Amino acid sequence: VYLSVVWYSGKLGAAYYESESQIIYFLEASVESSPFERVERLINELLPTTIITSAKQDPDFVEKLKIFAEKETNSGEKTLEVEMLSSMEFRYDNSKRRILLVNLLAMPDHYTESERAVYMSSLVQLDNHCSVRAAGGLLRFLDKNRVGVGLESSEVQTPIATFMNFTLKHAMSMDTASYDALQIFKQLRHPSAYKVGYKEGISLFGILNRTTTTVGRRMLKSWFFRPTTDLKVLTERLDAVEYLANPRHEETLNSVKDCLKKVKTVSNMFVKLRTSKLSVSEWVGLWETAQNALRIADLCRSAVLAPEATPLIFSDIARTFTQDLVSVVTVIGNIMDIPSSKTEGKFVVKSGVSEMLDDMKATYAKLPALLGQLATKELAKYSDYISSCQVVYMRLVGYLLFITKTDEMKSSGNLTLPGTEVVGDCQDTVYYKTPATKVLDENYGDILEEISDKEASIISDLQETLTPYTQALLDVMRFAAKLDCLASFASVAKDFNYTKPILKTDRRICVKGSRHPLQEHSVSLFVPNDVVFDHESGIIKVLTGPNASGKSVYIKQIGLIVFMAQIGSFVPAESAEIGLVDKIYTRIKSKESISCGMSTFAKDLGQISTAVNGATSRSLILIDEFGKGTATVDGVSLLASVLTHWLAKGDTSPRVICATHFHAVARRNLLPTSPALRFVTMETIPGERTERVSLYQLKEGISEQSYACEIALQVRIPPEVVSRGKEISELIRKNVPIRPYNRSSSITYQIRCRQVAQEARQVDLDNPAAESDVSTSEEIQPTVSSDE
Ligand SMILES: Nc1ncnc2c1ncn2[C@@H]1O[C@H](COP(=O)(O)OP(=O)(O)OP(=O)(O)O)[C@@H](O)[C@H]1O
Repeated sequence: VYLSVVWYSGKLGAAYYESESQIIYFLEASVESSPFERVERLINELLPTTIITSAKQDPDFVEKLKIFAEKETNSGEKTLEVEMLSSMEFRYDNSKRRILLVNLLAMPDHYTESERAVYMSSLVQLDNHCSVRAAGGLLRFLDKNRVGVGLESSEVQTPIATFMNFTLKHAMSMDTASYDALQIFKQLRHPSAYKVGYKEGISLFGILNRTTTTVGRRMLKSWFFRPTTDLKVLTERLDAVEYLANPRHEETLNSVKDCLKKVKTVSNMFVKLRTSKLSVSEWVGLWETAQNALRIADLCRSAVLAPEATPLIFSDIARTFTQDLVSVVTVIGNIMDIPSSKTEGKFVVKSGVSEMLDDMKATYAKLPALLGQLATKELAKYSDYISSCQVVYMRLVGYLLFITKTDEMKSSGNLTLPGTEVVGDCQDTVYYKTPATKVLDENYGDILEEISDKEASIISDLQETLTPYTQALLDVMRFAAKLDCLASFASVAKDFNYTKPILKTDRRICVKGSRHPLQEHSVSLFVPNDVVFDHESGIIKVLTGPNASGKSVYIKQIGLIVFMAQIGSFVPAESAEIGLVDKIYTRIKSKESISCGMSTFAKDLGQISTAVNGATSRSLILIDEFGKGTATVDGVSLLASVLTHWLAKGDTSPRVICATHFHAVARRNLLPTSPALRFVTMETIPGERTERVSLYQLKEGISEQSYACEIALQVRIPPEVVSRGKEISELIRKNVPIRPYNRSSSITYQIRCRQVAQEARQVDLDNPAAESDVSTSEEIQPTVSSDE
């Protein structure tokens, strides 16, 4: 993605080029007193590799862009560059002219200048001055750098499929750290030594991605990068998923998936159609894509005819996949012999397409026999000089008599045959032009060359015939990608028993029986929990609970469910009502970056600061453990004051859930009493053998203990260390002075205790005679078991 941004007279203009789809997107111009937040959103959302701007921009603006470019991703890389172009390139007149001169792949070739202008103005709002200027600079950059152009001639321009408008209005924003914390994506280096690149690890994308086409996968990724608050878009997606996931439509879903498997990415072929030849696999791919698109269209049409309501995409496909695709299938199918092309690995023209070509091919087919007969005659003619020969055909040279040198020829060096001409002498072999081969040259000429010339001209005509169908095929790509994503969501929803969320514009979130979409696959029995944010159940929640009781999992599952709903997927729950969220902020521990030069605590604070400054009444804030990286009192105080800040907002406070081990926040009345504030905890019960059992069940209340000592024992911290910890903890709670620990006497005492225990265990009470043996035992086992 190449993003061009300009800021003139308080208006931000932006345009970006996506090299995969080859589309230039225009941002709706917006009045921005300070454009930085919006530019940051653009960068977060589009993840551009390059930002292009004018060299004469406001120095503050340029400075800010450079700061953004300096930011590292979580993996510690800098992936963004800032490119400055002369301000001339961003002048409105120049930019407009440049836009009007673009050769769009979908635009018919024969258009006159005025027709082009009309066509272009239907795609681009030319009065959107700022974005037109941004696009002008972008086009200059693309052409200068020949983005997306291979080794073709220097006149080939950057391929541009079309122009489209783009808006950030409905975008739900979430920063990279939150994507990371919620495990939306997880790129792992490919485990196979023979494969380069990355594969998706355990992540939400990994779970929800069942797409079968490359375009589908790309679109799904873009949905993941651009969760939305647009109810219309989401309802359309959810309705389609509901339809496809319905067991009654299983056959439709399976047929759609089967057809999609044969849909190839044909958008890259459009440039080739104009400039060079397609490979056989590309031809076959094009034909199969059009054919399967037609099958999908048939499926959609029959579904639309049924009395039941069908998803919008079905009627869109039924309307868009028209006669043009039939023409593509017929035109290719009439000319290309697809089965032979597949087996021969080259474009084979069907017989009957050109009489001349068929004749040439028939002649060529007869040639081996003819050459054999001629060789016999030539051998008879030159039998005094040679003992064997062949007549061969060489491209560009023609027909030749080919012999292996006789011993005499080798010793004398005389290669002459009467009436012939030596055209090649190569170690043991000699090639001659004889009168008979000359006759062959005249009669049959360079037949193979002629055949391939004729085929090339047929293929080139075919390519030209197909060019007008570019738009139809681009539409296939767009709708197939969307259908693929929806079918993918439907399959996952069916398999994992997801439910359709009801989306609303108020602040209420009420999810019954919610589950964590990733964690539920890694435990044998996942305990579902409700998530409720409303006036009765509270808008700001403080979650306490022992260690490992499921707090982090619960917090993340809230974020994930909202995220899933806002990309149009079903959610793992019994029922879900979700008031749309404009931003998700998280303060959940994620990957540390050593190169960022900030302390962990400063980073924690940074995340909280973004939430405090940016959250609106429609935002969702997920905090897991804030303030642990500093002195407890300061941590508790900061946490309490941040929560109080949001509580003070009343009806405009964001929805917040905060897990903490600072029980003091709850117990010491550090927070104001408010109906919006609720304390929740994870239920644990005392177990029979171990000291407690986590039920992972959310309930109202405050946790009394952290059970840190039990976990310490489970992870094999020596029992004496843990028991001393317990002792100090108790003394601090009771505000009693702590006595120093007499280490040496304590250790001697413990060794003695162990010795006694050991001896006692060996006493055989049924056999008093053995008693004396025990007392002589010198060996003392140093291990300690819990029942000691
Ligand atoms: N709802 C659940 N059902 C079943 N198992 C769960 C559930 N929630 C959590 N678990 C299990 O408990 C483990 C610990 O959960 P989690 O990390 O959320 O605890 P925590 O309370 O945040 O702990 P800590 O306070 O130490 O960070 C998980 O890895 C998972 O195996």
